[in-house]
Amino acid sequence: MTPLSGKPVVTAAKMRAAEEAAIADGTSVDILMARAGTEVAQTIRRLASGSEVLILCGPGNNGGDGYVAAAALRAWSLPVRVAALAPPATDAARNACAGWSGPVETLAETKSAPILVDALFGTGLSRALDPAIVAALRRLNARARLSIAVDLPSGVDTDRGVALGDIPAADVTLALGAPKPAHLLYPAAGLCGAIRVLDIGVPASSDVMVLAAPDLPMPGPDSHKYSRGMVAVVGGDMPGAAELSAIAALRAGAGYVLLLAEHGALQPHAIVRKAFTPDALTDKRIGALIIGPGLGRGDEARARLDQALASAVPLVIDGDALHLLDTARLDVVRNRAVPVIMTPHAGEFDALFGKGEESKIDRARAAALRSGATIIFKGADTVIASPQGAVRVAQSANAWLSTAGTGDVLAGAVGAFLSGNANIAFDAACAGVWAHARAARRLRGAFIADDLADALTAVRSRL
Ligand SMILES: NC(=O)C1=CN([C@@H]2O[C@H](COP(=O)(O)OP(=O)(O)OC[C@H]3O[C@@H](n4cnc5c(N)ncnc54)[C@H](OP(=O)(O)O)[C@@H]3O)[C@@H](O)[C@H]2O)[C@@H](O)CC1
Ligand SMILES: [K+]
Repeated sequence: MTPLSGKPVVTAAKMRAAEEAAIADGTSVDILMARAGTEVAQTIRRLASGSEVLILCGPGNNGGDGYVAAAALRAWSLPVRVAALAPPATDAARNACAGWSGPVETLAETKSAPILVDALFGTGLSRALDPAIVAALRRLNARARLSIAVDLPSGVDTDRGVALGDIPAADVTLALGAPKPAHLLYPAAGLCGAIRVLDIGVPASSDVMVLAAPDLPMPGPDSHKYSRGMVAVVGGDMPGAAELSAIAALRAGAGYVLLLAEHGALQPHAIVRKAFTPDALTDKRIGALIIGPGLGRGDEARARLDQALASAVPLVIDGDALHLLDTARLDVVRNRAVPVIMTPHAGEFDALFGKGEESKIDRARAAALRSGATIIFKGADTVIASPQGAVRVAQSANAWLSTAGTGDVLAGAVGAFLSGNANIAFDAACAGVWAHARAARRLRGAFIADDLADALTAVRSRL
């Protein structure tokens, strides 16, 4: 039972393919189900501490896992009951059901228990749940002290991360073999509770992974301010936002931060301030240019964006600059010789790339391909996609991040990592998102964006 960080994120089809490969290698589906059900039972045993367990079994192999777990708990002399929605419909589930020697109640009539285990549907869910099933789940879930979902809470769409029905949230979800998109993408992720991955001996791989701690070089005795990375931030109508990015870039480890703005505060003194001129962008020492936070959306802002796009500097495009990116400018982004990282939230993403029914992972990947830029599609489930098809999904960090200025801080952190090594824009984007989330986790209560920027210093020391 392991946490998600660094794990491959596997779609239903990929998981099925991995299962089939394991079967082709000689491990039968019954053996896989025996492993999955036994792992599930061991976890239930730990969590239930002797309380009565009710396992709800569906017709497919998710239900099969439920029967195996029930038989194991019974063999350990623990109190367990089984209620089924329908008879098992696969050979493996039938065999598993045959291994359960107790009575099988009906879902509609079963009584609640302190520990509820949902093994109704997993990756095979193909349509919305019947309202009667939802009602039964809600009734039993409300009366349970702890509800545990096997693989996925029944009713969530594995790949898109949406709920097909008004299903209740689990307290714990035991992801079998690998996390699936629904374990990370909202709203489904919000219905999973705490997620643990159970190893069932089915190796799964994917170019989509859960974001893990980055491995970044620390400054050494021969480091100097430019070797650590020089970040320039283009200011505009709202000086505070660009300042936040500049402070965040410094605190994330940039050696030199230049704020190209006409107005603003005098603190901190570590930020070098100059008025914006197109010439300033020709400084070859600049490793990353951040444009967008507080830029404004008028003619001057548009001109600054065009100058930034025309420059030879790696770019982080955020906030207002994303609003100014029309189709022609997106083409300029795609044709740039040096990298671009874009940081849209959902509204900015829809405006730039259009709305879509596909998963956030697929949409981010398509946007990266379209723009040739690394895309940081922000949210509680931030998705980072490279134009080459690599994707990382960040786990939700802290709901208090939903406050003004936290996006400016992210842009600053990403800029700092990009300035250190622009050859690896995707890694810089991942490092920035990771550090930003880590800083947010360190903070308590209604923190403000300034606190978040300051917290990056401590995060950086531990990278
Ligand atoms: N991957 C691995 O290595 C391993 C995976 N394992 C486990 O297998 C699980 C996947 O099993 P699975 O493919 O049998 O699908 P599952 O989720 O049980 O449901 C399919 C059944 O539900 C039905 N059905 C669907 N939607 C419905 C609805 N809304 N309302 C009503 N019915 C609905 C559907 O019927 P149909 O759509 O054909 O009408 C079919 O009968 C996976 O999550 C994991 O737990 C382990 O056992 C072993 C190793
Ligand atoms: K389930």
